[in-house]
Amino acid sequence: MVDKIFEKSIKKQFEFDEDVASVFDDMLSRSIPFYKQMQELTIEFALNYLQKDDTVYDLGCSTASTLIELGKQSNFDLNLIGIDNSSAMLSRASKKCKAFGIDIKLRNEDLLDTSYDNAKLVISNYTLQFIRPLQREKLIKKIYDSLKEDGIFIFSEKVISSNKVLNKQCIDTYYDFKKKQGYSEYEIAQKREALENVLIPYTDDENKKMILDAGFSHCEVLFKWVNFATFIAIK
Ligand SMILES: Nc1ncnc2c1ncn2[C@@H]1O[C@H](C[S@+](CC[C@H]([NH3+])C(=O)[O-])CC(=O)[O-])[C@@H](O)[C@H]1O
Ligand SMILES: O=C(O)C(=O)Cc1ccccc1
Repeated sequence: MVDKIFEKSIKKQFEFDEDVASVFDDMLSRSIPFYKQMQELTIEFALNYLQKDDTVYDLGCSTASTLIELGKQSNFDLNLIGIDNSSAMLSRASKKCKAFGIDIKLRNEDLLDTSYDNAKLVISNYTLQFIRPLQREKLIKKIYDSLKEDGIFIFSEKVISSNKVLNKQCIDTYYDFKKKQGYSEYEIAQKREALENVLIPYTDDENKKMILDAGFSHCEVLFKWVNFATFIAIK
C-alpha cells in the first residue's frame, strides 16, 4: 500500500500504529535513501561473521524484512530473533515470515526491558534514533554486554552535522530526495512536525563515541548518504 499518511492534517506525534504499519514498507523505501542497498550491505557484512546456529537479533525489526532476507541468503541455519514493541508491525512481520517460509522468533517487547542472550550479531537499523538519549546509552551498554566475545553490532541512523550550514544543506538535499519520491511539500512538513522530539539524531562522532564508551573496540561507517548512515561495531 502507498504511504499517504501525511497527506491529511495530523495532530499527533509520529507513532508506529496500525496506519503506519499498513504502509510501512512503502514508507521506508521512499523515505530512507538507498534503503535496499543498506539492507543488502547489512546482510553481506552479517554473513562475513556468522556461522551455523549463531543467534542474531534485529532490534526494531518492524515487518522483519531484514531478517527474512538474511534467512533467505544464508545457506546454514541461524537462530533469528526480531524484537519490536508495535503489535501492528509484528502482525505483518509474522504473515511475511510464514509467506516466505523463514523461521523467525518475533518478540513483542520494549528494547529497553528485554535481554539479548548469546548474541553473535545484533542489527538495529533506524531504531536507536527513536530511543531517548540517556536510555540509548544504556541500551548500547546492554547490547555490548550481551554480545559474545567476537560479536558484531550493525546499526543505521539518521544523522546530523555539527556544522550548521552543512546540516541545513543536508536537510534540503534530503527533502529534495523525498519530493523526487513523490511526497508533497505538505506531507514532508507534516511528517517533520510529527517527528519533532520523537526522532532524535546524533552526529557520526556522537554515535561512534557512544559505541566506544560502551566498550566496543572498533566502530566505523560502512555506508553513508548525506544524513543517513550505517555503522559497524566490533566487540
Ligand atoms: N522502545 C522500543 N522497543 C521496541 N521497538 C521499538 C522501540 N522504539 C521503536 N521501536 C520500533 O522500531 C522500529 C523503527 S523502524 C525500523 C526499520 C527496520 N529496522 C527495517 O530496517 O526495516 C525505522 C523507522 O521507521 O524509521 C518500529 O517498528 C518501532 O515500532
Ligand atoms: O526524517 C524523516 O523525515 C523521515 O521520513 C525518516 C523516517 C523514515 C521512516 C520512518 C520514520 C522516519
